[in-house]
Amino acid sequence: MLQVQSLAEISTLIDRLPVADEAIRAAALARQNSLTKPPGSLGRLEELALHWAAWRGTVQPTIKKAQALCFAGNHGICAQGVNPFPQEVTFLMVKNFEMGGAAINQLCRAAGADLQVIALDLDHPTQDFTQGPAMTEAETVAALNTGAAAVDTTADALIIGEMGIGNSTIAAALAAAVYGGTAKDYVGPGTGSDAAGIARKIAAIDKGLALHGGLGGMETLAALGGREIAAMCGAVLGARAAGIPVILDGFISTAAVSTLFKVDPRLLDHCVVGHTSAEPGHQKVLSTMGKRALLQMEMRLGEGTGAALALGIVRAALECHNGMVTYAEAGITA
Ligand SMILES: O=C(O)c1ccc[n+]([C@@H]2O[C@H](COP(=O)([O-])O)[C@@H](O)[C@H]2O)c1
Ligand SMILES: Cc1cc2nc[nH]c2cc1C
Repeated sequence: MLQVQSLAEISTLIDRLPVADEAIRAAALARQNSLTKPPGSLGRLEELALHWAAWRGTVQPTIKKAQALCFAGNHGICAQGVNPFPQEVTFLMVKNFEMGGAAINQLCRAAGADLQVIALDLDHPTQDFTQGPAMTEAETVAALNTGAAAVDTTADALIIGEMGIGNSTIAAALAAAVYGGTAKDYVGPGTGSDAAGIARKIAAIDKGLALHGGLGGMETLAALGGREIAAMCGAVLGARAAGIPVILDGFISTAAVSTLFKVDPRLLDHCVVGHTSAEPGHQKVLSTMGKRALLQMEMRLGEGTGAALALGIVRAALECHNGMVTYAEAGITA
């Protein structure tokens, strides 16, 4: 199980983590090209089959077990009036997840994923990043390790998502800090902020960037925060250590792992993006990262919902990859 002692250690991880098996990818491509279809005609389904093959280290991978992790955290930045819903909603939604009543519960059942919900110290929100760093290094490392430890190393796919009132402000701040630009480039309505709310978000983010600009990826993560944000980074690293491909969800999860991208873009090579969120900053972040989401369903919920929906596409890709017959088997001369 991957665990780290310090934030500095993250920048040395890339040399110790597994990489995709390119020989297996080539063999999986050869299989795709032998199946009863014009080569390439299954488009991105073929790409997905190759991605799972290369990361699972087997030419014909299957998803026997898919894990979904939904991390929850509370944020000091809510003191700046950036959130239309009150912070207790984070706690109440965690109870809802546990009772099976939320969207993510239904979408995980539909997609065949086992959901675990991990609440991180909800009674102690992080510090308001306009006043100082959101988290200490020790708090950040603890949240990263909680995320990494939550990964089921026997799973064949991992979905990550989150719940945290106020975290659309955190995500926009992280995106601006990592990719450059101003708050306006990444801010959006989140759960439904009106124009005045969005103006408060922009003011808070600009203040945070002035206070915590120019930091490395992991220092940015600590300064702008979010325990659930750090836990998602830890889960992505934990999955990588176990050779498990990850499906990221929407704006919040992509912005979270952008701090890893800043440390080294290769840390996200095993990740695909489930959907493009309706939150406007998401497309901008994805273009900058050079990643293209699988779905565009105008969703902006979080929780892992877009990733759970995309798991169905990955399963479909592997059904074709494994279940189709070859030209030779069908007696067709191409
Ligand atoms: O991930 C997304 O694409 C996304 C876009 C908008 C909102 N959310 C969710 O909404 C919450 C944050 O919104 P807010 O307005 O409280 O900052 C948090 O619980 C997220 O899961 C998530
Ligand atoms: C009800 C509700 C559900 C959510 N799920 C993820 N973020 C959310 C925010 C709210 C407000």
